[in-house]
This record gives sequence, structure tokens and C-alpha cells, in this order.
Amino acid sequence: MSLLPVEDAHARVLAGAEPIARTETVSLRAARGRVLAEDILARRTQPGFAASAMDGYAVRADDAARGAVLQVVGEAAAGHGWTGSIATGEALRIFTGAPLPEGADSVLIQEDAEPAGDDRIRVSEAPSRGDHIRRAGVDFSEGDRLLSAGTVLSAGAIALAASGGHPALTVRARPRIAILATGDELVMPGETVGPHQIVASNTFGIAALAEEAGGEAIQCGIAGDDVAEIAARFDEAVAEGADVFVTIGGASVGKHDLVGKVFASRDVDLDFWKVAMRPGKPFMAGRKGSLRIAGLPGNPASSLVAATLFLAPLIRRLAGFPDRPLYHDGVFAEAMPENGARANFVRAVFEGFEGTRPRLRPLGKQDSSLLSVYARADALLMRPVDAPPAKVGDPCRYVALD
Ligand SMILES: Nc1nc2c(c(=O)[nH]1)N[C@H]1C(S)=C(S)[C@@H](COP(=O)(O)OP(=O)(O)OC[C@H]3O[C@@H](n4cnc5c(N)ncnc54)[C@H](O)[C@@H]3O)O[C@H]1N2
Ligand code: MOO
Repeated sequence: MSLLPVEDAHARVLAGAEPIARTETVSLRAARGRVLAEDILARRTQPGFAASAMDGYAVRADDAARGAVLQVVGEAAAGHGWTGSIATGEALRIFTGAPLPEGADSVLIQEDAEPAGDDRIRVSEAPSRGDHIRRAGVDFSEGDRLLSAGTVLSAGAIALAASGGHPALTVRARPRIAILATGDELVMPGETVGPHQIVASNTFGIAALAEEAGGEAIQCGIAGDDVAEIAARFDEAVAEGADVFVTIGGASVGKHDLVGKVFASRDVDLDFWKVAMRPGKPFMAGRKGSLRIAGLPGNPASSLVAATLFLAPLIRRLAGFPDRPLYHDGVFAEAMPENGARANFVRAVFEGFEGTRPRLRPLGKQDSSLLSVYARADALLMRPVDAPPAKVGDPCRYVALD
């Protein structure tokens, strides 16, 4: 198979990917960042009564000309309305959020009134009719559509749903992302690392990335370099209702690279294998019915870069989030040599700004095994296929690492 350009691989991974249909109901406190599965209609009117927007006096505008003296007949505060009616020549002491009493049509702010003795005030600045009143339903009325299906629940959206009388919301279920590490050399973090063994670090990095993208990560542990074992884990993940099955390692051409064989044995429709990029070349993508398959390379930076470019956008789609642009604009903080036949995703740090664009400085060592470098990176500076040498200050494009 020839190497697929990055843009084509990205488009093919996303082709036909729709938000999954399952939903769940979550409390408002658990709703942040989730995707609404249905329209939200107001169960109440807000405010349910005409209310004062300021601290002052509820008055009748006709009585409240400059210099007029009014009798204060009572007091209303938020949560404590006053039940009488304001007659000509009267005013009610009122505070922000308190219901406007009958008879009054305006609020005179207290800065525009002065004491005139014996519970009376003098108007120093006349209000206009309707001043500082929040009419009933000015925010929304019962039955109004407050939020539409597909909305990503922000702080404001959650507050609005709460105000509309909803203690819980129906949201799209998170896509289930099954993650299997492969390799005889792998042990879990904290376990004794024997001779020639390493820790399965990628599993945890990819699980974190899957959850950042809106998925629910299901750890399938480690399978040895054994077709039957990897196949058994694949079958388990399918039985558990995974939406995406992700493997780490075993994706290249070595004799222990068995993932492709397992997919073939399970009638996975392999879409492509190998992308014209560095790191992350041996990435494979496929489908089996509605199940999506992503085979990530074993090298840590390779697997994280491939997952950032392809797996995260796929998960976002399945979760119902809007697509995001992959690249942002920056400038080179350091000259770089020409690039070859694979797009190069250079681990880089931000170093101030040139106008609104961040300056990117490539990190020194770029070997795809180096997690110590990857973890420091703010971004992947993208060097296109066959790019000419770049000078300091030249424009570049980058992928942000959140
Ligand atoms: N002759 C060739 N050799 C290789 C090629 C090639 O085109 N021709 N491609 C190279 C590239 S590029 C990469 S990337 C790697 C990827 O290979 P695999 O996906 O088959 O990965 P493994 O061989 O299983 O492992 C590679 C490396 O990564 C370590 N690893 C594996 N899983 C994990 C994990 N979960 N956590 C941390 N580290 C892991 C593994 O121990 C190896 O050191 O192939 C090149 N070879
Ligand atoms: O491209 Mo591999 O993905 O260099 O390490």
C-alpha cells in the first residue's frame, strides 16, 4: 500500500461518521461539555412577575415629577413581595429582584430620591414610565425553546436550562473507545519491569486523549504478540459494544506486527494503512459494520500524533461535537531545513507572539520514542511534504496540543 496524504487520511477517517444514537440523562452538575440530545423547552416563565431591576422606590410616573414628595407606604425585597396597591402620591421602598406592586409603573432609583422626613421622599430626578422594570417573561416564557439538540453545554447553557426548570438533561452518550496495547514487552505502570520490558505508557496517553475528545475510554489491557490473544480481545470489545476499537503497536511491517492479521481474520474492511507523515506513518483505519477501527503505531510520539490527527476528530464526530479546524497559523521562531516526502509533525513550544500568531520553536530531539520531549510540546509544527527551507518569521501551520 502506498502512503496516503494526511489530508486524505483525515477525510477518510471522518467519511460517514455520524453522532452515535444512544443517549443518557445526566444531572445539571454532570452536564458541562456534553452534547444535548433533544430540544429544551422552558417549563416556566422568567421572570414569572414584573420585578424591579434596581434598588429604589416603586412609583407612578405621573406622580413622580421632579420635586414631588411621595409617602413611602411599605417595603418589598427579593423573595418578599408587598401585597398592597400603590395609590396616587405613594411610593414603595423596593429592592432589586422584588416584585413590582400593583399600581406602580416605574422604579425611581434611590440615587434620584432624597429623604423628606416622616417616611417621605422627594424626587430629585423624575423617572420615565417603565424605568428599571423587568417585565414578566422578558427572558423567556413557558414553552419557549431555550436550547436546541446538538448544543454543546456551556456554563451559560446550563444556567439557562436550570432557570427553565430542568434538573437533568438528556445528552448524547459518549462513544465507547476500546483501547488495546499489544506487545510481549509491555507491563502496566507500577508493575515490575523485567529485562527487555517497558511500560505500556501509550495506553494511558491514548485513553486521556480519547476522553478529552469526548469519548469513554475502555482499557482492554495488554495482549501479547499473539494473533489468537489479540483476536479474543477484539471479540470481547465488540461484545461489550465498543464504537471504536483502537490498537497500539504491531502496526508496522515486523514479524510481530500482528494487528493487520487479526483485522483480516475478523473481516474488518481496512480502508488504509500508512500515511505520508512523520511520526505516525503506520496508522491503519477501517470499519466493521458500525464499529470503527484505528490501529495506532507503537512508538509513543507516533501513536499520540496519529491519535491527535485522526482518532480525536473521529471521536468528536461520534460524540456530536462540531468539527474543528486541524491547523492554526503561527510563525517560525527558528529556521528549519527543507522537508521530504512525509509531512513532518515537529514537536514545538510556543514562544511569545508575532501579532496574533504564536511563534513556534521546534524542540531539539524529535525521535518518536521520546515522551519526555512530547510531554513538553505545546504544538505540532506541521512541515508539509517537500516544503522548502523556512526562515525565522516565516508563516507556519500547527496543530495545538490541549
Ligand atoms: N522495517 C521497518 N521498520 C519499521 C517501520 C518501517 O516502515 N519499516 N516503521 C517504523 C515506524 S515509523 C514506527 S512508528 C514503528 C511502529 O511499529 P509498530 O506499530 O509495529 O509498533 P511496535 O513494533 O509494536 O512498537 C514500536 C515501539 O513502541 C513501543 N510500544 C509499543 N506499544 C507501546 C505502548 N503501549 N506503550 C509504550 N510503548 C509501546 C515498543 O516497545 C517499541 O519500542 O515501527 C518502525 N519500524
Ligand atoms: O513514523 Mo514512526 O511513526 O517514525 O516513529
